[in-house]
Amino acid sequence: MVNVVWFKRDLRLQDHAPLHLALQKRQPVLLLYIFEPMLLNDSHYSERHFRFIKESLDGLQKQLEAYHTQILIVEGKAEDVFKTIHQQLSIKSVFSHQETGIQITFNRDKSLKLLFKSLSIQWKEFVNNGVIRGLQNRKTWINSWENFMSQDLLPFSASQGQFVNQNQINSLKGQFNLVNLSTERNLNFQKGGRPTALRYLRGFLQDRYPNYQKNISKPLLARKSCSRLSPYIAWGVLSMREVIRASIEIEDKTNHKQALSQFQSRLRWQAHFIQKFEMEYRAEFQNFNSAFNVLEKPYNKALVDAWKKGETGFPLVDASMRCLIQTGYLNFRMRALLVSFFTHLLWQTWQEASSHLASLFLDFEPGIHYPQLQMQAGTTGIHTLRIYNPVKNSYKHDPDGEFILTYLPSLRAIPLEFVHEPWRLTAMEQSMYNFELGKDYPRPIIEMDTTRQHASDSIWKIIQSQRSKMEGKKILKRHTLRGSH
Ligand SMILES: Cc1cc2nc3c(=O)[nH]c(=O)nc-3n(C[C@H](O)[C@H](O)[C@H](O)COP(=O)(O)OP(=O)(O)OC[C@H]3O[C@@H](n4cnc5c(N)ncnc54)[C@H](O)[C@@H]3O)c2cc1C
Repeated sequence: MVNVVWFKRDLRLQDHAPLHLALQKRQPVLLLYIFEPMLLNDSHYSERHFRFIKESLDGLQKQLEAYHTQILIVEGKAEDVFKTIHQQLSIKSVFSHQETGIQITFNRDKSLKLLFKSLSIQWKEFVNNGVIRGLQNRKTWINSWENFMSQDLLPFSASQGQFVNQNQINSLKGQFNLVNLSTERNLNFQKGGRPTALRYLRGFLQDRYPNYQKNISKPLLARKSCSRLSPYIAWGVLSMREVIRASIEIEDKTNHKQALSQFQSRLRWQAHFIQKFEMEYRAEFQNFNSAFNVLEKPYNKALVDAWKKGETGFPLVDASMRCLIQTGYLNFRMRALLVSFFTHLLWQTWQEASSHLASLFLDFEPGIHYPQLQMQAGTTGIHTLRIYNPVKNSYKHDPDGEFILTYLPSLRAIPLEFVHEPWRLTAMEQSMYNFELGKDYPRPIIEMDTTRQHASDSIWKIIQSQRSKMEGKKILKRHTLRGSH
């Protein structure tokens, strides 16, 4: 009989409760990762995610060489994979982290639960980054989160004999579609794997964090001044506890307390948002606040396509989208701007934006993505409504146009004074700069002032409605933390 440790969004050996506990049992341990076709083909995911996962798994395989074992990495439906392993080796228990995922992973977990029950396999699921399953409200949540984060990191220590032996792994391999981990390195994207994750963590806490707060909203400078830890946290290459611990270690020595404390508050937001989604998983499809269901937003393919390609005619919006397409990363403010532009100024639904953005964010984390998407779209009814002005944000956060010109090189032909609003160029100026609006760069696809006013009027009407207030109260009751309101 064997125990299986099933890796999902927890691609590390250190501070890994399922692995740590499995190694304390008598049964040999089989390490498993499954590339599930339902996720390979899901619109939230794209090649960039699978490349990152493969890079991370490849690093784990190298770490495991010293223990003469390896992770069995297969492609297949999870139920079929477990059935086959059970037939071959007889599984006693499966150890894994709880997953706050999308509907299809939730459904997969329900089917697996039934399967494991029918095969008398125990499924031991562990709390992931302090997110608690089955909570009805958040009154005691912050205490449990703090308690979880203050516990010691779980070391990885094993001996060769604790793992299923290589012959058994080899014979299992014959039963599956194996996955080749070789990938073509794309230097535009952050690389998966523990050594790179630790480099980002050390680099941030040794050099980069002092300008965190100052540059967090600036699209170009944030790329250096923010931690850039998000993909490593989202895919579990680092545990949140490790990151928090590392940040606490420099608290006494730092001369930049404010910047460090701002960063630490973002670390707390991670589980805060995921917990919200864990309790409201319907938020993948439905408005948090049902009062907003009456909003009518007719689908407009031309507008949606222009936004997806970064061809709206608003330079900061287009540069943000193209940057995301090219690099998989965007700072918080520009993510919020993209969503606000789409849902308010283009007057399209957040549902229409969700999987496009998810497939582009290398750090896609359903539990942050959906609550943030809805917060920026204004469909929670409990947060301040922010309809970002793409032009004002452009002057404020990219005054020298460096970010815009990096991702929209065609605008390099015109003087800086027009880069934020190229539609202000007269026909004569266009010909003087050998630049044609509509050909070298799109004309604005909407009239901003009109659509802004329309969005603001329509949303405020709902915010002030009795139904929105009642729904808002219910949401607050379930999600307000002790000590906040
Ligand atoms: C529409 C939208 C979608 C988003 N989708 C994701 C997503 O899928 N995955 C994701 O990790 N972040 C998401 N964010 C939050 C945020 O933009 C990113 O976490 C951040 O920009 C990542 O960069 P960083 O690692 O340098 O962050 P830092 O500012 O250095 O923060 C460190 C860590 O704290 C957490 N964090 C930071 N900001 C937030 C936040 N606002 N909410 C929750 N946790 C936060 C992340 O784990 C991040 O890695 C989204 C924001 C918006 C507006």
